Amino acid sequence: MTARIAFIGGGNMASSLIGGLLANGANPSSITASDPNTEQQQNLKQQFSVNVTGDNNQAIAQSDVIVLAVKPQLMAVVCQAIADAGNDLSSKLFVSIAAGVSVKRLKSLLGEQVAIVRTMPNTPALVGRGMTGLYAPADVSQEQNASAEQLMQAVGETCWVENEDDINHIIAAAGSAPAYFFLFMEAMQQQAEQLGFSPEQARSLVQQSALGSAELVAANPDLDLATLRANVTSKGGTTAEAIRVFEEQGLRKVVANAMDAAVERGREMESLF
Ligand SMILES: NC(=O)C1=CN([C@@H]2O[C@H](COP(=O)(O)OP(=O)(O)OC[C@H]3O[C@@H](n4cnc5c(N)ncnc54)[C@H](OP(=O)(O)O)[C@@H]3O)[C@@H](O)[C@H]2O)C=CC1
Ligand SMILES: O=C(O)[C@@H]1CCC=N1
Repeated sequence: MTARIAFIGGGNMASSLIGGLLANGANPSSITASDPNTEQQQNLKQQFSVNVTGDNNQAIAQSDVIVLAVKPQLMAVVCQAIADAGNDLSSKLFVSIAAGVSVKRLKSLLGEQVAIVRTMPNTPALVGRGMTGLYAPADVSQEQNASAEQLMQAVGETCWVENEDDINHIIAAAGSAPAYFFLFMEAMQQQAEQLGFSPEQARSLVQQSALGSAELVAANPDLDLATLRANVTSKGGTTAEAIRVFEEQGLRKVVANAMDAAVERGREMESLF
């Protein structure tokens, strides 16, 4: 039997996962999204034809796998209300996608016996190109681990980590990463417009270059990234000049500092939420 999945919180990341699951052949009737915002419920219903509700406990009662997809700062109040409802959670698998909320914290809210896999997906899940890190404490069964992995593999690739703190490293390298690429593309689009292209032309130039580059990387697993870069960089040519500016102005250090800041914020959130 296919698992029935509830999303507690139907925002950006839940929508990306739902869209990816449906594109991968999931039946919309097996998915319930719970969100207090009726407009958001209507959007989800219209876009995906999944079941929608504003009642988290109803969504949980009719599902086997519960994806906790609210903002980290709301997780405590949402989980406490789930626990207080007194429903039997022993047969459910909880999959948290929240940054900055530890398994220990979730168990203290939901109950020590509740099975929880902590994950960190990213929004390209919507187009089946997600990257998800997963961490499971020792009390989660192999079967439950496999269910969580199957859920995330339906929308992209997965990477298990053995230590929970490594989820913060996954955030830096994958969960937050789409935003880094979008920022870089945004900056390129802006400059392409300065060079005289229309916004549409500028977007198309940048978009196709990014897409083509990512596909080249994926198609050449044996070539390291430095070699792919060298293949573009003719000696004494234009790329060499652009790369010189990136290197001289400290791009690598900026990237390292930004990723470290994401890790630190993930850890800090764990002490706050
Ligand atoms: N966005 C991303 O790229 C990623 C996000 N995540 C994690 O996913 C989680 C959600 O993030 P994101 O989707 O961006 O956030 P969103 O704000 O887009 O989604 C959260 C949704 O939860 C709804 N909500 C608020 N209160 C409740 C409640 N009591 N019960 C059920 N739903 C509620 C919100 O409604 P309303 O807006 O009306 O408050 C909103 O629609 C976070 O924990 C984040 O760390 C993980 C990986 C990547
Ligand atoms: O910005 C955040 O906190 C979440 C987690 C990773 C991506 N978005």
